[in-house]
Amino acid sequence: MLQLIKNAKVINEEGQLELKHIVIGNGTIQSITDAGSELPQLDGEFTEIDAEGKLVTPGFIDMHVHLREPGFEHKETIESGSRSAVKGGFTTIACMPNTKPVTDSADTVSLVLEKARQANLAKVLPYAAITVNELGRELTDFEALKEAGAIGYTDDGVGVQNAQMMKNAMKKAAVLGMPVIAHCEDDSLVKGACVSEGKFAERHGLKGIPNESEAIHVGRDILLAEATGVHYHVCHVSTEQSVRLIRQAKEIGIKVTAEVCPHHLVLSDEDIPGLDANWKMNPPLRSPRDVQACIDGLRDGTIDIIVTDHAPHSEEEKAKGMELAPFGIVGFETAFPLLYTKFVATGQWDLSFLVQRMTSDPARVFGLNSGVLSAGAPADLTMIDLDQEQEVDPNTFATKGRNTPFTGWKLKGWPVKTWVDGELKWSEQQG
Ligand SMILES: NC(=O)N[C@@H](CC(=O)O)C(=O)O
Ligand SMILES: [Zn+2]
Ligand SMILES: [Zn+2]
Repeated sequence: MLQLIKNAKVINEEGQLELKHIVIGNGTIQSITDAGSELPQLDGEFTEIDAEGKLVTPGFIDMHVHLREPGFEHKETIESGSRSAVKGGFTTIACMPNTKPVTDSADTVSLVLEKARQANLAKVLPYAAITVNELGRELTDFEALKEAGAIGYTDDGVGVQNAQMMKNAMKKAAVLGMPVIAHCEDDSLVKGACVSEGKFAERHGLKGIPNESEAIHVGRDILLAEATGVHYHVCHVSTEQSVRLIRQAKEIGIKVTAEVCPHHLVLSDEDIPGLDANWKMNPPLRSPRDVQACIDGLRDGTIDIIVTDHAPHSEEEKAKGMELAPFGIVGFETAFPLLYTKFVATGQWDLSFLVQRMTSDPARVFGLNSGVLSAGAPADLTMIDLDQEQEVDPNTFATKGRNTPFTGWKLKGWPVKTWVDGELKWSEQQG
């Protein structure tokens, strides 16, 4: 059946807001017409939703998330994670392979896809591991993993320590036309630290994670990407040095792309209130100077896309404290309101800039057919109430995770409805 979404504010190609009527049906966008003119004439039965001037964007695309299934269902399941995603306005999410078992076999890729099909919420795109069990010793079967539906290779959670191993991975991926996605961290420079080197670590007498532990892998991998011609994508960029290296690599035409997380754009180590593990993630919150470099990198196109790195953990695990708790914070349900409130509502970014980094840019970088509002495109849509102001309350989250540093933050711009392939998957009214 057709659905008419009338009086929706959409961002046009010039980045201006225009009032439109959107018709969706058969999973795709059928038409987008001026709200100034007549309502479109629809044959047969249709449902009607009045957007009343609320913003409608392409559904958000998050290319870096942890859904924890199989193996860590106490933290999240594919069902609970996808529900959290659609509540946050995300319609496509790419999940990391650091599950139990690690997603390093065709069977596990198939299992993830089957669970996602059953959940029937967001579109779930699985990544497969670069090395067996993410141990860095032996490459996985890249061909079989691609065949099973994996969209790229990554050992997210750990860095690939051996340069020759990484080079072999890139060579294979390049032949298959697949990207290599890297968690950049040199273990010899980390040595069991839980926060960044810097003011917070000094004040609390903690060992710190140095910026070089990330950037040294970025630099190494850029050289390996140049040598192999692979599409190399850098995970969760957090340092000034990484931004500099990626900028230089892009200038000379190396096929490198990069992502940044909302928390690395909004928080520095100086904001950490105390030894609370809801502020612990990998990479850690860095200095204000690094935060500014990430913002500048996103602004000038060095960093291509925004991802959440949604990383749920149980309250028991996070209660172990800053040094012992696992790294990671949840992200789906706060990402857009956080960035909208911090950067768009304050006049620093255009709304279209933020929306593109969460929709058309990830689609372009990873070759997806979604991320745009035009007739014929998949009807993956997000409706957002830009005026609605609300405090972040983890007790209302759809994710099983409660691990966020943003509790109590007053934010504007909350998603209120999400459609995937034309089906309404979440609505504020339904809760
Ligand atoms: N980002 C995190 O702090 N944690 C991630 C792992 C990762 O993304 O490296 C996790 O799996 O919990
Ligand atoms: Zn990572
Ligand atoms: Zn991650």
